[in-house]
Amino acid sequence: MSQFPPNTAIGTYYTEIAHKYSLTEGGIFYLDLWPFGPSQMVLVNPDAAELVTATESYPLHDKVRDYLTPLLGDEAIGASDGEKWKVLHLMLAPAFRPAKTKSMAGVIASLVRDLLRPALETHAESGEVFSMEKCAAQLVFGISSRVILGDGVSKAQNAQLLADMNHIVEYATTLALTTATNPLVKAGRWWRKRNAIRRMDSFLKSFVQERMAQIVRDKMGKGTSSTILDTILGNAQSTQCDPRNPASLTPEFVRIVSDNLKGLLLGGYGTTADTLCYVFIMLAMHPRVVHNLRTEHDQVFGSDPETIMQIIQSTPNKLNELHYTTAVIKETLRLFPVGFNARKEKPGSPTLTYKETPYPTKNQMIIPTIHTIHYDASVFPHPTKFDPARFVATENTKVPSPKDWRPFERGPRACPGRDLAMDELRIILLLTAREFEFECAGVEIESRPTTQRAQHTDLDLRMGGLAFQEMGFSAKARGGTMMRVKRSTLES
Ligand code: HEM
Repeated sequence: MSQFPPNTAIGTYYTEIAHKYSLTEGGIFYLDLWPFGPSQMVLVNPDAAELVTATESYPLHDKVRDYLTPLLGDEAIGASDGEKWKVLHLMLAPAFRPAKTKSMAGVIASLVRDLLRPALETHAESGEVFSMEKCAAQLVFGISSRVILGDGVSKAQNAQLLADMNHIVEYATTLALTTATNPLVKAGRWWRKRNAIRRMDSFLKSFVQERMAQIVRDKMGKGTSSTILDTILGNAQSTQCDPRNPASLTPEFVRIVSDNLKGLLLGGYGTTADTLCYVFIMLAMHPRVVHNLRTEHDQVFGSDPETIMQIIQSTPNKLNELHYTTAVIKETLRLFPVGFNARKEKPGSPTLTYKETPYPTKNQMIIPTIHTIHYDASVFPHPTKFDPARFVATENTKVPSPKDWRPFERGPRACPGRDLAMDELRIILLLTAREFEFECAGVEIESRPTTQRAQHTDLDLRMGGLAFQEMGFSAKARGGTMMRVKRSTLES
């Protein structure tokens, strides 16, 4: 533990254990944590991870459900399983179809222009150190709210939603921490979270009902709007309304939708904002990568910000031509995957057969370890090298297999918001990388001898504590991601 800064994210520990005891080759190992936690079956090979996620989808572990349900509600997809999960998946999946996601690109670009660029300009002018975590959170929450709920949320309501979301995240983080928290502090956070959830539930329920009334009043058809809520409600019109009063939704359905809106706001916020922080950190440390990014942006979209905005609005599919930009995001998510999931044994099947060997699954927390797979040299050669080119296909390079890169996990339960998150990040880079240059502040490079350092990485020699993600609702960059930004010297 002493190799790591406080509250290092759990995935890092599995990776360190796997490296220290040479466990990656075996593909699966067990950790007995009694009496502190459930016994764990750790899957450190992509083929082993596929068995419980893609080949079959094993049930969520009870601990995950018990952790998420009080935060998201009983009806949220992330905390559901079995038949209930299937119904929720059918309800949400149409809202995340690629065409729907791409139709939001113009709106996302406008929000980046209106929320992020002015903030970066102000910080560039002052030259002061600022928290990129806060900056990214404001932006990503603004995008999530707009994409999920639409433009009917006022500025004040958005500010309240963001404050409430932060109370929920703060409490969720306390539960996940590896160091003890003062019980009084914990109680205070619990109280704030409780009030935040009540406020959000009440707001979202009214919002859903009012929006449905408006859709019925304006006779909006299924495909008219691309917000996630409108897609859900458009599809629900025929099944969930009283035909004599088309604007009436059953209270049960309103609760299902509002729990899932909360889940989406929470699921899409920290994960994407934390990834954005790491993308900017990696750009700050790799000027050559910034140069390549700018070259690609110039080639595909040109260099004039107004023209770029127009192209995003008129031809959002052009974002798919940003191969290097996509590779930068993928490589960042490889080194710093923010998500985590845990499954349990499949009913009636007490073993998992991997490479013809049956492994017992009874009473195990089954963990496909994204972080450990991403740091395995046999899967990703020179794993601690930040090398976006490994994701760009050329005549001589083979890109990693989809089962090896798994920040959004795989199979039916893979993150439904993955395309949206990737588009958000592409657009943000397209609208900032040319004009701004980032610098990390306060990084203390690791100087202890090798024997006292972590074995699975040498990134700490370049990034200090930033090499080790911090435990939060998702695994995030440590210390608020303190940075400086300046205007690029390039002509735009
Ligand atoms: C970089 C950004 C993101 C990352 C790395 C990420 C990662 C993940 C991971 C690892 C899972 C768990 C999959 C599993 O249990 O097998 C997940 C689930 C989920 N994510 Fe994301 N996510 C991101 C952004 C988003 C966004 C933008 C949204 C929605 C707006 C979203 C909504 C969800 C939902 C609803 C689930 C639960 C799916 C289910 O249980 O079927 N995520 N995500």
